[in-house]
Amino acid sequence: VGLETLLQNTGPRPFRALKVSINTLNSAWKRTGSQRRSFRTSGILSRQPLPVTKLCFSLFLSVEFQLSKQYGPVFSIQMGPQKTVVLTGYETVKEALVNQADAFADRPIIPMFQELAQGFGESYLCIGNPFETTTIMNAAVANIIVALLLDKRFDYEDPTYIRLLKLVNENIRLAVIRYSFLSLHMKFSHCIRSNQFILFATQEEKKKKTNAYFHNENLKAVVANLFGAGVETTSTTLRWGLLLMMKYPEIQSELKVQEEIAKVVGSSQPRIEHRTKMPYTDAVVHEIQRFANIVPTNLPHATATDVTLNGYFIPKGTHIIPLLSSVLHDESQWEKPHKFYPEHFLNSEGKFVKRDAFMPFSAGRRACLGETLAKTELFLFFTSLLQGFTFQPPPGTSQEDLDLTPAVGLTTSPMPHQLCALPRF
Ligand code: HEM
Repeated sequence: VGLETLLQNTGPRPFRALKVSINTLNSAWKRTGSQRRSFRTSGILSRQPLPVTKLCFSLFLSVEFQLSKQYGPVFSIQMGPQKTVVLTGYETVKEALVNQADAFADRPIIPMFQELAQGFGESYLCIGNPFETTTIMNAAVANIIVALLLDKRFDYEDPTYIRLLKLVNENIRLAVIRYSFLSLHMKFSHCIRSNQFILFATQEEKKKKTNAYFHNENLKAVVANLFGAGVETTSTTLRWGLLLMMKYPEIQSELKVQEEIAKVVGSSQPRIEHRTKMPYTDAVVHEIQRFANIVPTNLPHATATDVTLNGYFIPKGTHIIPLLSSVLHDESQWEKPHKFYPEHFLNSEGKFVKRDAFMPFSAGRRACLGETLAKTELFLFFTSLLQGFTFQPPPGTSQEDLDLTPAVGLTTSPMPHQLCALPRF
């Protein structure tokens, strides 16, 4: 069975793969009894660490609130042999990432992430139905990174480009399902031409400076990181946006987002300066990010020093998961945490309001490097798309049929779906 089939299938397959991972991890859990005991009795955290089965379900099937209700906002878990501390809720995550930013700023060494940063996995190439948005959205968003790095754009039909995009997308989705599928075949080098940054880096490489920052290995890692971090995240958010507009046509409609676009932008090209004059659209884009919650577990952190959080002593080097889903759906922060409700970001006069618990990019020293770029892209793409088209479910599918359950992965994308784009003019 191709990986494509595995990933595109909306049925129980991802869960079967997850179960395999859980079984593997549970075996590791059983094997590490001695370490578990030492962690439990070390007095680091008074609560008993949860076994890995609960971890998988709590992290990926969003029941972490139940765990935090039972164990409090700071609890420890065993990830195979690794002891890990999970932080939940806006107050606790802010206390760690913002108020004690330096102490929680390290990244743990995780072999999977190290390998992912070095190259891309093999995959199957197949261009899907034109109404399935993954490929086209990835192509559009990735061209922004391509323009930044290479000072050029790829044609959407270019086979090299399509292959690169599929590999980036697939690797991210596979990361938590089954790492062992991955192998390192694809190298960036052959599609890199030159621009200032790459030219400078390659010149430095030629000088063979010892301890130089700009050398080929680092260059490849930077390029890989920008693609890995900057494409799938933004395009998945946009795909959620179009799905939500189909689900809630009254929000998309000519009385709401499209009306504001018509009023402020008209038929001209949307620009970022329009955003401050478009509070409703701005609120909708923010709410799409909050609701879509696309990096629910955040990236892993590690403590850079010994630190005390909420009265718990956490030693240097402990793996930390500051759970973003628990912040974006924190019941003490949001009026309707589990509903799509753009009014979260509007005051009674219809003006846009920032919300402290809006943390899709995380916070503190390790917060997303691409936040400003991503926000700009999201606004411009979303506005341009709704300016030109109205999005509707395919004939035979009703609004009620549209499934907002997220698919399993390191980032939470919508379940595969199709859409109709009706030109507005
Ligand atoms: C909707 C779009 C995006 C979302 C939701 C998002 C979210 C995140 C999150 C949650 C993290 C982890 C922060 C932490 O560990 O505390 C992160 C890290 C990162 N993001 Fe983004 N991101 C997005 C787009 C981008 C873009 C467009 C780029 C670059 C072009 C980018 C580059 C990075 C990099 C390089 C890191 C690692 C930062 C570090 O380790 O210090 N991201 N992002």
